[in-house]
Amino acid sequence: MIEVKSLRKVYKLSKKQMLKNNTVERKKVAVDNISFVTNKGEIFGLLGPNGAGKTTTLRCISTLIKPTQGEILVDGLNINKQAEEVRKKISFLTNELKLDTHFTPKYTMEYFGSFYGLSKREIEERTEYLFQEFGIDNFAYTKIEELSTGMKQKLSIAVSLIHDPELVIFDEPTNGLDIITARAVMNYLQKLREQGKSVIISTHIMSVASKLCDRIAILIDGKIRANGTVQEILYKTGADDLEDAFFKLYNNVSIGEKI
Ligand SMILES: Nc1ncnc2c1ncn2[C@@H]1O[C@H](COP(=O)(O)OP(=O)(O)OP(=O)(O)O)[C@@H](O)[C@H]1O
Repeated sequence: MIEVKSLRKVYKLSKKQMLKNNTVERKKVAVDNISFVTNKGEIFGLLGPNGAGKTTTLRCISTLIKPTQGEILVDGLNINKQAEEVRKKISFLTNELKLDTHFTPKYTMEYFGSFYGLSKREIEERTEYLFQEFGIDNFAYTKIEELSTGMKQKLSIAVSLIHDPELVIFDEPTNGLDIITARAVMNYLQKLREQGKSVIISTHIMSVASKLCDRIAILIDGKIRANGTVQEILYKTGADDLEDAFFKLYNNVSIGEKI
């Protein structure tokens, strides 16, 4: 279970960033006082446009960056005070993990497995399971540089899952994936849910959110504008579908209203 309580993240902007963002403000509020809870056995989605604060939220939960304010608990563990223990429970997945292309998939799994303190036998079992799951078994001893892009992406995901984490956090799970790889990844996330794991994803794609997620928080401009099942969000916004709901919320934000 993850509890995010009144999370706020403010970045200090460098002069270069101020120029790039075309602003005279020295600070950027990326996430503004958001709260939500995710449960075991469910896929929770953060849905929002570019710059909404999705990655920042996921990186705070994953202990990669520190919140400016607020509290995050992972199975009751505080991400600031018990970061090491939290890290053992979670995996922050990205299909853009940079792998050493001179190594083979098999060696890469051994390397990362030992990094997590797994025994040889545990590494062997997890590797066999994940390679089968993602169709990597026939390429176990092929140098990574010779693998297709889709295969490399699937290997990145398998590597991130070597320690069988309780909680899987996936930033934009289908980004940059071909349709077959994207389906394999979505199917695997559903399997994790069936195994009772907590899964949090971020996405800007409505169909991914509505097909995959049990509950969704719509994040716009650093704030949660709606939170619930798709049905609950449709009811609350009076929309016909998720895209319609999103634009109603988005337009309300633009004209300074809140639902
Ligand atoms: N390290 C940083 N320094 C300064 N500003 C940042 C930093 N990281 C993100 N931001 C800004 O914070 C806001 C939220 O960014 P974030 O990456 O969390 O959004 P996002 O919803 O994940 O969008 P995207 O899909 O574009 O990554 C954006 O305005 C972004 O420019």
